[in-house]
Formats: sequence, C-alpha cells, structure tokens
Amino acid sequence: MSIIAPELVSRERVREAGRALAAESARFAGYGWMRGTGGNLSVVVERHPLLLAVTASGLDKSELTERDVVLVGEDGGSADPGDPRPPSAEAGLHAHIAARTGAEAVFHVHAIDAVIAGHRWPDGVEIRDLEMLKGIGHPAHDAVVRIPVIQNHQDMAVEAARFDEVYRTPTDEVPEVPALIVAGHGMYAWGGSISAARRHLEVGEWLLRYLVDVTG
Ligand SMILES: CSCCC(=O)C(=O)COP(=O)(O)O
Ligand SMILES: [Zn+2]
Repeated sequence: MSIIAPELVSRERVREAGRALAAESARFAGYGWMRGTGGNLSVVVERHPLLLAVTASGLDKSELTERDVVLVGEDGGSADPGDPRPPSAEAGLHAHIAARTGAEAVFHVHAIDAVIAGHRWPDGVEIRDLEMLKGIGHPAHDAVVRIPVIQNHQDMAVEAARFDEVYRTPTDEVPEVPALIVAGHGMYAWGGSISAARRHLEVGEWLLRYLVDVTG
C-alpha cells in the first residue's frame, strides 16, 4: 500500500474519505446548497499532525468521485506533493475549525437562507423555542442560541481570526454552537463525525430557513 503526506496516511484512507465526502456532497447538492461549484467538505484523516481530506477546488460538487479530495495540512495547503490539484480555496478555514473545535468533519455550503440570515442579522442569529435546537445539542426551551456571523474574506487566515473572535468554547453549562455563517457567502457546520456534521448542517439550515421565512 502506498503512503503519502509524509508517510502518515495511506492512499486507501484518503480514498475512503473521498468516497464518504462524495456521498455527502451529492446529498447537499440535491438540496440546492452547492450550486455552481459552491461549497466544500472535509474530514480529518490524521490528528497529529493535523491532516484533512478536503474536496478539490472548482469541481461541480454534485458529481464528485472518491478521487476528488486533496490532502491538506493545518494551514490548508496541499500536503501531498504528488497531487497537482488545488485543494478547496477554503481549506484553511476547514483546518482551523478542525483544530480549534476538535471536529472530525467540517462542511461548507452556499444555502441561500444562511446568506439571507447573515444579511438580516449581521451580529449573529438568535434562535429560541424550537424543537429542532435539540439537533445541534441545545435545549428546545429556556435558552437563546446564537449562530455567529463573520464577514467574508478571501484570505482564510483572516477568516480564521474572525472565527476565533466569535467561537465560544463549550462548557458544562453551555453546549457548543457547531455552526457559523459567513456573510454574503454561506455557512459552515462541523461535528465529531461525518454524520454529526451532516446533522448540524441540516438542522442549522432548517433553523435559519425557519427564521428567514417567519420574519420575511
Ligand atoms: C462559485 S463558488 C466560489 C468559491 C466558494 O465559495 C466555494 O465554496 C467553492 O470553492 P472551492 O475552491 O472549494 O471549489
Ligand atoms: Zn464557499
């Protein structure tokens, strides 16, 4: 079995990650969240040092195959010298979120309701009294959950610093909010597994869609 980057991750492990992300990508594209090549997905394949398989840049996310991921390191740059394809332009923020939160999977989509919510509530989207809050690990009642909003930037180091300004480390009393809106752009969600990240993305988008619709 051949080994890559730098001899830490097997090609089969990266291929397996690519298979899983292609399936997730097809699912989200089916929702209309990845139109026009928008969006990107990643999964951690090694923690020390941090390595992620992230979707390659510029592809139609509705038709990815298991080969359409690139291995990246903690700065989001390619970690596989043998792979000429550019990783997602947003890989740096994926890596930062994985490092900062401990997430095993990070998903980014261009769901239109997230963009509208970021426009309508630039200081963060406050949500309360909805059963679906339980899907992102919060109680349905007696708490206000704020999905943070950061301004868009083309430099992922700038976006990572903006993420740190709004991210609240979970405590025993207050669970994590595993979602982020990037204004004029889209949303991110993450989790301790691919299925958890998917659930957080789907529930987060549902909550934003509800708020946009009822206040529209
Ligand atoms: C028309 S999509 C613009 C770039 C973007 O925001 C995105 O999510 C896709 O970028 P990638 O480099 O991952 O293809
Ligand atoms: Zn994007």
